[in-house]
Amino acid sequence: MPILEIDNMTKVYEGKVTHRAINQLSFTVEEGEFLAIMGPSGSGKTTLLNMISTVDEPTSGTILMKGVDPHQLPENELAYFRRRELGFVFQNFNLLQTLTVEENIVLPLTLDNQSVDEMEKRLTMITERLSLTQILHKRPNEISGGQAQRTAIGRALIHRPSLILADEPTGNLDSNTSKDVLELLMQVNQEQKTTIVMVTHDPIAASYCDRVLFIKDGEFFNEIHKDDRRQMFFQRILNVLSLLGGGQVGDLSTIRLP
Ligand SMILES: Nc1ncnc2c1ncn2[C@@H]1O[C@H](COP(=O)(O)OP(=O)(O)OP(=O)(O)O)[C@@H](O)[C@H]1O
Repeated sequence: MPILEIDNMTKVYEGKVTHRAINQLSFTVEEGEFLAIMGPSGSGKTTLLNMISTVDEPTSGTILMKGVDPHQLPENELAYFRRRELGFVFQNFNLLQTLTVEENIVLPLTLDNQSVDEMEKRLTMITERLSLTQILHKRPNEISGGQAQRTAIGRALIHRPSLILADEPTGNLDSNTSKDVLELLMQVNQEQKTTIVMVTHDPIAASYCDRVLFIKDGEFFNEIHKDDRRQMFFQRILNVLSLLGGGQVGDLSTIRLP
C-alpha cells in the first residue's frame, strides 16, 4: 500500500525569472520502502522534499500521505500532522546547540506534551538502539559528526513517524561514519518498517536503499530496484548516473563496497 502518492506535481518559482523546478512529476512510495532520490545539482530534489514535508506548496498537482493531502489541512492541523507523521534528518544535523543530546532527542515529545514516563521509556529504547547512552548529557559541540547524526536520527524516530525525510544525511560525514549511519537507517527501515525517503548525491549511500528514483530538470528520468546484491545495484546506479551526466562516475566504477 502506498504511504506517499505524488500526482502530476509541478512547482514553478515566480520571480524576475520564472523557473519550473518540478514538472508534472508522479510517483508513489510504498509503506516500509527505503527510497533514494538522485539527480544532478539543480534538478529539483530539495524542492521536492520541501513539498513533501509541507515546507513549500506545489504550484499544481497533489501529494497524498496516508491518503491525506497535508496541503489542504488548516494550519493548526498541518503543524500537528507534520509533527506526528514526519521525521527529518539533515546534512548539517540541525541540533539545538544549547540542549544536550538527551534533550534534543526528546524535543518532539516535549512539543507533544507526552508524559515523562513515556518519554523516558522511548528515550531508553532509542538511545540503546543508537549507542548514545554514554553521551546523553553532552552538548552537540562536544560530540563527533557521527554521534551528532545518530542523535538527529534519534530525534527523527522518537515520535514514531510514518515517514522519515533525509536530505543528504551523510553529506558531512567521512566514509566510515557514513557507513554506520546508513546501516542504522537500513536497520530502522527493516526492523521498524519506517518508510524513508533520502535525497543523496552519493551512489554508495543510494545502494543501501530498495529503489532509486532519478530526476532530471524536475522530471522523472528513471528508476531502478535493488536485487539481491548491493554491488550489482551500485553498478547499475553508476550506469544511470553516467547517462544523467552525474559527474565523476568513472572514478567510482571500480569501488568494491564495504
Ligand atoms: N526559492 C527559489 N526561488 C527560485 N528558484 C529556486 C528556489 N529554490 C530553488 N530554485 C531553483 O530551482 C531549481 C531546483 O533547485 P533544488 O534546490 O530543488 O535542486 P537540487 O536538486 O536540490 O540541487 P542540489 O543537488 O544542488 O542541492 C534550481 O534551478 C534552483 O536554482
